[in-house]
Amino acid sequence: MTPQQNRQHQIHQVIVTSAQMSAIEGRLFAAGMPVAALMEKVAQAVFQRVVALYPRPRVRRVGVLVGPGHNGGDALVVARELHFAGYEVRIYRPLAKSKELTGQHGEYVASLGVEFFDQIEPLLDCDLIVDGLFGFGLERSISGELAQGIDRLNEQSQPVISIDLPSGLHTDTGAVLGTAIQANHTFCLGLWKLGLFHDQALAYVGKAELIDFDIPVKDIQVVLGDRNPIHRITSAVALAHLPLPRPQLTHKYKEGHLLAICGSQRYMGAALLCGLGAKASGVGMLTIAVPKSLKPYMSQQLADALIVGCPETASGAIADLPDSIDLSSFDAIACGCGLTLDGMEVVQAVLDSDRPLILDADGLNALAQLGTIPTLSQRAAFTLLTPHPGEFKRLFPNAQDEAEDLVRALRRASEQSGAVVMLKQARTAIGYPDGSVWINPESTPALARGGSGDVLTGLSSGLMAQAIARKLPVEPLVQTAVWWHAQAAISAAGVRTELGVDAVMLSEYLLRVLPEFVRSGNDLERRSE
Ligand SMILES: NC(=O)C1=CN([C@@H]2O[C@H](COP(=O)(O)OP(=O)(O)OC[C@H]3O[C@@H](n4cnc5c(N)ncnc54)[C@H](O)[C@@H]3O)[C@@H](O)[C@H]2O)[C@@H](O)CC1
Ligand SMILES: Nc1ncnc2c1ncn2[C@@H]1O[C@H](COP(=O)(O)OP(=O)(O)O)[C@@H](O)[C@H]1O
Ligand SMILES: [K+]
Repeated sequence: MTPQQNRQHQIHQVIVTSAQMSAIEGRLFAAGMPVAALMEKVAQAVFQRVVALYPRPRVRRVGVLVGPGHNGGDALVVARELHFAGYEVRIYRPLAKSKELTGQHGEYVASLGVEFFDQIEPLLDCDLIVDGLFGFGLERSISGELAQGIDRLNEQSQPVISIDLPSGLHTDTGAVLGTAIQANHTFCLGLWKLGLFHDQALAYVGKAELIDFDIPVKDIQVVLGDRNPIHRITSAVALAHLPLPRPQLTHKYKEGHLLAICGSQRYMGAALLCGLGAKASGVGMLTIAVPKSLKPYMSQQLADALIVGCPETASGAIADLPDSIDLSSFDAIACGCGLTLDGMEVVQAVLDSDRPLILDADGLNALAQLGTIPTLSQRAAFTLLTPHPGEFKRLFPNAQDEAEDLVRALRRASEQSGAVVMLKQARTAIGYPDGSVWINPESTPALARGGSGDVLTGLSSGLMAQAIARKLPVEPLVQTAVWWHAQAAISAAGVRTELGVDAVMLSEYLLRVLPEFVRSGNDLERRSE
């Protein structure tokens, strides 16, 4: 890999807060980089992307929203360049005061004959809007006429490009402060800002891209250090572990033995979907424990898995595990998909075992009833919890105080429980007990469909069992599983549309996309030679 490629890999993984970004920029300025020169460099890069996406003459008239800070300064430089490139530019500058550099750019742009307005109306018939009202310096709620202007613009249909982040979003939490611009594109400057990856920001961000402006990696490292770094799961991160290497000299038990405890008469499909996800992982041996009345169904559907029928409650849930199951003989145990709370005793049994454990669905509900933190404090082995936000709140009731900042809540939950916590949402985030958080930046609403989580549990558990059998670190495979699951869904939705991807099909696409990963993984390796 060339040093440039290596840098790209590194910066695309980094996610920063507003305070961290200021500190990093502060280091560049302290080292002698003039503020005005940096603004010029950044804004030129933004201008190039604007022109590439919206060339003349398809787009003639561009409205530029200019705020009081350096986000507004960036916007004014873009406005100037668009003017010289032949676009008709109109500027909305709602606030009279501005920072000195922004004011200077404003004067010059006005001297070129570009029109400035303090009302939004003259911009409403523009073909394109560039939003430079606020960046990471937004510190309080937007209100009054400015808020009305933004709301008015959001009713319009022309495309909007936001510089750095959609104005009105909190840089760290993605919360809407009063109101916010609904962008079609967000050109995030220098480093990815944390707020863009919160689910609550998704409706505002549009398609996000990073505009690199050559921040030296050493400055990023000095500011971020090892304290609680937040990362994006990039393809390079996920493909570092995919596919798992399989030596010539091996056998099925060396490639991981997973026990999945799942299903009930009420939720038969959940057991199957977990099994299909596990199967796609390539795990060497798959044993699935289900209520005994489900055994014929499961055996027919999954010929390659060993199906164990368990004693059953009157309600059709697993009452307990049969003596034939020796928990200590498995590399990993997945428990919970479709179990119902009547299967609670089994959850207690697997929590008591010394095996690496993945808990989902009713496994999590059972854990919440037992008391998450005290129960997990008894466990020494690796534990992965895979809640959706509803289950997360049940597991960690105190997290509700931080409903707007789920990343912070996730980090705390993981640190306090000692478990790896995969918070499944539109942009799934994984918290690790060391305080680090990994966020999957790319997914599809095709996954918002019953059963897709069961497939993910199976996939994650299967990967985990293989890693444990092979004595590889398991933690990074949680990232790989989330990424692989989302990429399979994206690929399936590309062929079948977002409405056409059911969970069985999703499990098939897990395998269909794998050869592509092998090829790109090989490419990455070749480049590094
Ligand atoms: N220094 C530079 O040349 C660079 C500038 N960049 C740009 O600079 C931005 C950060 O600049 P700033 O720190 O100036 O911050 P912003 O431009 O985001 O906004 C801060 C300004 O808005 C005011 N303000 C905050 N909340 C307000 C509210 N609710 N209503 C009215 N006024 C409000 C503040 O008093 C301050 O004047 C980045 O987002 C980015 O666009 C960097 O990305 C690249 C380097
Ligand atoms: N809007 C969305 N965009 C992307 N992924 C989503 C979205 N909604 C749900 N998902 C994903 O779908 C899966 C749903 O899992 P879960 O809630 O456990 O459902 P189930 O129990 O029906 O399988 C998770 O992986 C989640 O991240
Ligand atoms: K902005």
